[in-house]
Amino acid sequence: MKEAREAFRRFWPLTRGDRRWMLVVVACVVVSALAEAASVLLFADLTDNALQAGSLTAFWDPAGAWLGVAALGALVGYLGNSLATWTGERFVLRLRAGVFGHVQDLPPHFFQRHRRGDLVERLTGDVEAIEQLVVSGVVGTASAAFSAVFYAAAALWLRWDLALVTFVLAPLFLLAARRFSGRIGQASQDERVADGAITSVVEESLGNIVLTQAYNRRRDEERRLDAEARAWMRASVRGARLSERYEQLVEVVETLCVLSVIGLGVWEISAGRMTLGALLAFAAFIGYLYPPVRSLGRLGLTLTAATAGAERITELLDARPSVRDPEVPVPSWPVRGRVGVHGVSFRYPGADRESLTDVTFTAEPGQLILVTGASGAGKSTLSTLLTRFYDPDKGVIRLDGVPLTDVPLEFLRENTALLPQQTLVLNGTVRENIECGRPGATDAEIERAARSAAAHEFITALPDGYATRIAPGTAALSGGQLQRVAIARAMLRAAPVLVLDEPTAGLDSVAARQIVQPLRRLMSGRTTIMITHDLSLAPDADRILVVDAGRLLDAGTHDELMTRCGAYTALVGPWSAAAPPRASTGHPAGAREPRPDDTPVLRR
Ligand SMILES: Nc1ncnc2c1ncn2[C@@H]1O[C@H](COP(=O)(O)OP(=O)(O)OP(=O)(O)O)[C@@H](O)[C@H]1O
Repeated sequence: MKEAREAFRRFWPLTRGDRRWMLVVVACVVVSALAEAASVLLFADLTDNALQAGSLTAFWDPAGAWLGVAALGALVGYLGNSLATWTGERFVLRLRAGVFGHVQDLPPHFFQRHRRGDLVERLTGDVEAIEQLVVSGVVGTASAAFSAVFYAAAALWLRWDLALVTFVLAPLFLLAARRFSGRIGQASQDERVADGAITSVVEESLGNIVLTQAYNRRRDEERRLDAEARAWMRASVRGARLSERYEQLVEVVETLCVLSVIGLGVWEISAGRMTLGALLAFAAFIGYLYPPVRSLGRLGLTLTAATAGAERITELLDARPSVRDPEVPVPSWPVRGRVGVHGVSFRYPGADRESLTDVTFTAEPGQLILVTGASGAGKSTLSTLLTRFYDPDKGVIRLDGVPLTDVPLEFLRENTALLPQQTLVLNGTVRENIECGRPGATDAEIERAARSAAAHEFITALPDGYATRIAPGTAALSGGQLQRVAIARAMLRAAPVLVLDEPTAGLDSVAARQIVQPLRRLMSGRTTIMITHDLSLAPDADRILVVDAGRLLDAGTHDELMTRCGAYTALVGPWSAAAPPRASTGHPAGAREPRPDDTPVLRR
């Protein structure tokens, strides 16, 4: 139970603000118990004075009082139960929001190491399990403890000798609970893990449906789901069997207690030491005593199950974001877009070697810097450092001379637009997808950005125009169209620094060519760091960085590199013959127009 205590200590502070409501719930339980006790005594009165004596006059007063007490009990019970649910759900709401907020700050490698379905399970089932530990657990235990003591006291007050005899059997409940709690807890944890695994398999399979169908993987996917579903079934059946065994055992113990009361009662009545009404009242108090004693017995089971959930949430909360907002942030300034990378080395958490080693370069405002190199050289890693998904282990990156670690994250990301390889789509309308570049933008601004990104035409041709709904994995728009929506989004953001990671990757040459002009307009006047294998743009770049195995092998203009860098000429390959002499300033004069047989051609 040490784990339960720790979990409780960790999550209890979240009940701040709701504790008085929890007290009100317990108060409602107290009033309900008093009402129940009054009903029992009125019932005894009715039995002895009205029923046994056959007197109608002795009926009305206790009957009226009983009705009044029952109405009060019902009202208080309703209030207490509604309030308990409301308080519990508020806790779940707050905890889920807190955990979700934390998870959103976690670094990319965290999401690569955890399956999405498992995270979904933690944010749903496990969050609710903690509520069972903290809110329902506390309220339930306080209420059950009070009820147990209260009804025990009532039974003692009626007949202390009979009560003591029945209490002797009480430890049997606790013994039964102790015997089962560990195994039920383990089954419930296995069930949760299997639940997460099922969600993961379903999500991965449906997300990869093209691979599944194209490569006839249907049976493999079904086998995967079957394996996880069977694990879930085993855990669920084991849990249900154990709970059922526990419940049935408790039923038998209860029957034993009831029979002892009746046996003793018959003895007492036959000896004239007890009325029938008193016996029934006594039996009722003992009957009311069982549910709270049972729920106290089950407390161990609830705690074990809830602790399993709490451990999985704690693991999420203990994962640390890789970057933090500076403690003393620099005030915002009008960013010009000078990017300086100085002696930067970086190793991914848990990786055994550096992905970037001692990289240094500078991009002046408005320049186009191309980053090229073989696959796995570290190019995309550079983009994650420039947009501060990670901080370098050594060296520093500066924006207008200010280290990124001193710049508030929100301000940095407002001023550094990322266009990643994979087009990111929000579940919403086309308009909302563009607007997220600058929330609150007007329709006119959105349309201007879409026109500039050569997206307006095809958007207005959609059935609902800008109100057409799209979602991740949408089929409503082609890859090239989605990329133009992403460009419109970046246009609207109007950030002075652009980081483009293979903007034409995955597009065919026609689609790639359709985004050439929009990209040129987007890059114009902005510092652009473009990661690309497509070296058709090389002659126009202000500088090209050649990265190899995490190191900056060489940096220079296309012409300089062609004369001195063997690795670069190898990368240029077929382009070397076709590439024209470099345009003098890195701008389009003399630049070759794309030809139909070209691979993607990007030029400013
Ligand atoms: N999350 C990660 N954890 C550990 N290592 C990683 C991670 N991401 C990338 N790496 C490693 O870092 C190195 C550089 O990867 P990176 O993605 O930056 O290469 P790249 O040059 O962009 O490749 P490509 O052109 O194929 O996209 C590779 O060896 C890769 O295996």
